[in-house]
Amino acid sequence: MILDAQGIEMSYGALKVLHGVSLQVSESETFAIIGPNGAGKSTLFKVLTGERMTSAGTVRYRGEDLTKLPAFRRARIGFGRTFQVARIFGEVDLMTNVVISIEARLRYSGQSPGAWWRWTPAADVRLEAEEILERFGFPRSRWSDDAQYLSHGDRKRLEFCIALATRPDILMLDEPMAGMSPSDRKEMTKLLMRLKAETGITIVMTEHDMDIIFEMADRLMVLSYGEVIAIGDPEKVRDDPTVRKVYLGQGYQHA
Ligand SMILES: Nc1ncnc2c1ncn2[C@@H]1O[C@H](COP(=O)(O)OP(=O)(O)OP(=O)(O)O)[C@@H](O)[C@H]1O
Repeated sequence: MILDAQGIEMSYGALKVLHGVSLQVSESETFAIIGPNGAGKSTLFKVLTGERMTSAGTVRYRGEDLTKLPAFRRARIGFGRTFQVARIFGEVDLMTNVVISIEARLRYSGQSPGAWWRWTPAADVRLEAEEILERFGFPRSRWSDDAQYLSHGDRKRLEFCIALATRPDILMLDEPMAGMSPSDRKEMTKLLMRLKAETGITIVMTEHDMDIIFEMADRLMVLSYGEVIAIGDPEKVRDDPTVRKVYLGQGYQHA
């Protein structure tokens, strides 16, 4: 078990949005959290990643209690996070964005990323950054492009590169393909599935596009009004009468 959340409760003022939500994610699993708009998916995500603190319940990562640990401390122990809105350094080029992330990882793990006054990354750091950029479809000719001029889809891809440079054991993806064109979505789905096959990384994701969910997820959890109404493999969840009722009228395409 890599991630184990039990009895998560969360309120915004008087509005209670999570009512005792529990979930368990196994190593190398792709686990999707779905549900209608306002069901509490993003809020649950924030609790899992440490952006918000739960008012009750526990979050454990490989047995370690993270419940009160803020997001940046979780990132150091193997949590990778990409955000709905890409957080990249717009003023510098693609290569530098990835290099910064690798150097931060090395610094946290007590390794020296090289002398800061030299302004050029160590050869192995640069090589690693090149591999990541190539893996996510940025050819050499684009490495020195300014990040601020990227298209939305490319920003998202760079965001993945930055997250992967931290060498996470678990990737937390909150609507990773939101706002992407259908062809970018297809390409990103392929990239993520390849990444998973090659590295065995665990993925926890929310996503509105059911085609992507059914292609990628090993298991799904359905939230409705902050409660878990179904959990299991995609076929079982798709055929669940309660889930069908919740999605009635919305269709499975856009949950
Ligand atoms: N910062 C906030 N302050 C007050 N209420 C909030 C806040 N964020 C979310 N909510 C409310 O909490 C509930 C759950 O919201 P949340 O964003 O977690 O749902 P969601 O399932 O991710 O929705 P969507 O699919 O639209 O992204 C909603 O009723 C929402 O209006």
